[in-house]
Amino acid sequence: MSFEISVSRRLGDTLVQCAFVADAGLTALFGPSGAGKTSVLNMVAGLLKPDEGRIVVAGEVLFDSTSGTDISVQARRAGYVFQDGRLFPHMRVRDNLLFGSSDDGLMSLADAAEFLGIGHLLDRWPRTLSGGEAQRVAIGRAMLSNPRFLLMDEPLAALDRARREEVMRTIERLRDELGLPILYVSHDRAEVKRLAGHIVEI
Ligand SMILES: Nc1ncnc2c1ncn2[C@@H]1O[C@H](COP(=O)(O)OP(=O)(O)OP(=O)(O)O)[C@@H](O)[C@H]1O
Repeated sequence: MSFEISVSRRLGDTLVQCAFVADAGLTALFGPSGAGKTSVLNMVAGLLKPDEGRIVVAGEVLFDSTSGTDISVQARRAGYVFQDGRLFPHMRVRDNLLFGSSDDGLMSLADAAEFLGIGHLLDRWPRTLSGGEAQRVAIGRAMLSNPRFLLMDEPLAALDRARREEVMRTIERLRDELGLPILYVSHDRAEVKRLAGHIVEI
C-alpha cells in the first residue's frame, strides 16, 4: 500500500477531513478550491500537524495521534513540488537542482537532467526559464532530494496548454519509471483522469 491516510484538522472555520487507502502509482486528491487539498499534502509532508489521525506512506508510520508518533519533516523524505515552482531566484538551475540533494539518491544530476530534458538549462537563472522549464527544474530538485515519495500541488496550474502537455508527459514518466508513490493535488478532472490510478474526492 502506498498511502494509508486518515486525518482531521480544524483551520479557522474549516474542518479538513480526509481518509483513503491507495495502492502504488499516482493518487489524486481532487476537489474544489478551499476543500483542504493543500492542507492534506502539508500534513503528509509534516508541515501541518493533524488534530487527529494516522499517516502511513509505503508501510512507514509517519504520524499517529494515538501512539504519539510524529516523524520530523526531514526524516519523512517527501519530495514536494509546488504550483509555482518556487525555485531559488539567486541560484542558477544547477544549484537549485543540487539544493538538498544527496549522494545516495535516486539518480545523479546528469541522470535527472537527461530524464527531464533540462541539461541545456543548468547554467541559466530561474527568471530566464519558461513556466514549463521552471516546473521541470522544480520536479528535478524534488527527485534529487532522494525522496521516498512525491507530493505535487497543482504543478500544472500556472502553465499554458503546450507547457501543461510537456510537464504532464514528464509526470507520466515519473509515475511509470520511478515507482515512487505520488500524491497529486488538482481541481482539473481531465488532468486527474489521465494521470491518476486512484482518485480521492475531497
Ligand atoms: N491558517 C489558517 N487559518 C484559517 N483558515 C485556514 C488556514 N489555512 C487554511 N485555511 C482554510 O482551510 C481551507 C482549506 O485550505 P486549503 O488551502 O487546504 O484548500 P485547497 O483545497 O488546497 O484549496 P485551493 O484549491 O484553493 O488551493 C480553506 O477554506 C482555507 O481558507
